[in-house]
Amino acid sequence: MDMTPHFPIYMDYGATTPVDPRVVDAMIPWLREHFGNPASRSHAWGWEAEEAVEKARQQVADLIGADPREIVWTSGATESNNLALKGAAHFYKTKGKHLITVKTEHKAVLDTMRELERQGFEVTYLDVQEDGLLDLEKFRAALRPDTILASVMFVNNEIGVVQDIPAIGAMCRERGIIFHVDAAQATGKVEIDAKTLPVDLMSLASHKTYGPKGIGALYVRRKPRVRLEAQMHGGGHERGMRSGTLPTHQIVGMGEAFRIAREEMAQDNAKAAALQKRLLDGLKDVEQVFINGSMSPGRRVPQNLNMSFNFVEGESLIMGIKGLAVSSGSACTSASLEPSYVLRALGRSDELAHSSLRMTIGRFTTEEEIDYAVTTIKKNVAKLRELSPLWEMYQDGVDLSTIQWTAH
Ligand SMILES: Cc1ncc(COP(=O)(O)O)c(C=O)c1O
Ligand code: FES
Repeated sequence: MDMTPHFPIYMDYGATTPVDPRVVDAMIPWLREHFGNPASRSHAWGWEAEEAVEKARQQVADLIGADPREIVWTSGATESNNLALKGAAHFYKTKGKHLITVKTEHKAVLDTMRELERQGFEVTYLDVQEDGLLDLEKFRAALRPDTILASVMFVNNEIGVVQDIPAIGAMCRERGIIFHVDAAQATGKVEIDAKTLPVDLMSLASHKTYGPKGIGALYVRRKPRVRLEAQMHGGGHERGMRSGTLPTHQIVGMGEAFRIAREEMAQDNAKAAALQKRLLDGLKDVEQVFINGSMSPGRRVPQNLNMSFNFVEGESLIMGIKGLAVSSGSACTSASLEPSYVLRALGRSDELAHSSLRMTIGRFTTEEEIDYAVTTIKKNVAKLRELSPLWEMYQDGVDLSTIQWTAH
């Protein structure tokens, strides 16, 4: 691979990862010569494509300890979340109308839940603790006799915290409540074994784990069997659960990416942990910085560091550090002007939520890149603070929380 630093340095693995070159190589033949439709039963073009799809299904199943028959191909985690939540809610609606989720979920879950509310379901959105983790007792207290489905993400995309999925799943299992987990940010980072994990439905994405975009999967448990109402109707592909011609090259790519993830997870995580420490060590002595989300062992993936630099506007910081491709916790980059709802759910003030930076690293990040990031972030934080009247007041010892700002 070409190892010369590319600018801006990529530290946004949480948004998407680079496609591993081995994955690209595995995909190309399925775009070039082997273009058959895996559903074609009458000739070798179809048979070879079907064989490739089934090999990839096995590879995806292997990473999460599932049976290949429990894997349904989708276009990505957004579709998987939609299929899981709408599919299960609709199928089991005569058992009850109550659903549970968490305020820090990805929009693909939250927005789907809003839609289900419009359709007559009742949804509880649970708060998280200051460290981003669910309070298990609060979760237990929210379960009702008419609860049919709960959805909790494995790894949070903004702050990288790892929820206690085994404990949450056990509570659901005891009461016969279907448990869905959005694992888009978890594959290749945390051990997942569907055989022992009390999870019924699990959303998977390829492009957060060094595979191509536009392909994902939904794990659907067979024992005890979970039923879904299809959301996409047509030729009856994927045992009727998701119609549509399968994109062989994308599927082969996801399969290869998940094969590599399984083999290299320990190595990837060890490397990321060392780099995360290097990044944190470089930044933690900056005055008035706050880490967002738990840093407890096992409760955060090593690929994520999310920090707030008080008295610095996140968007201005991002504009300043042009050599670095990172993401902010503010939402100017998206359609709304609200600061991150995830950071707000941790109880962060608007100011701190606005001053946050999400740095996400991975397989191809180098020490040199981390060192560059530390230097450029420090320099720009200092520069922006020099221009900030609030920073000056803070340095003069003014207690900013007591100031009455005039409304306008
Ligand atoms: C936790 C989580 N869920 C779902 C998604 C949606 O994935 P996709 O955009 O591939 O459908 C993402 C991607 O940002 C994510 O991080
Ligand atoms: S200024 Fe853009 S979201 Fe805060």
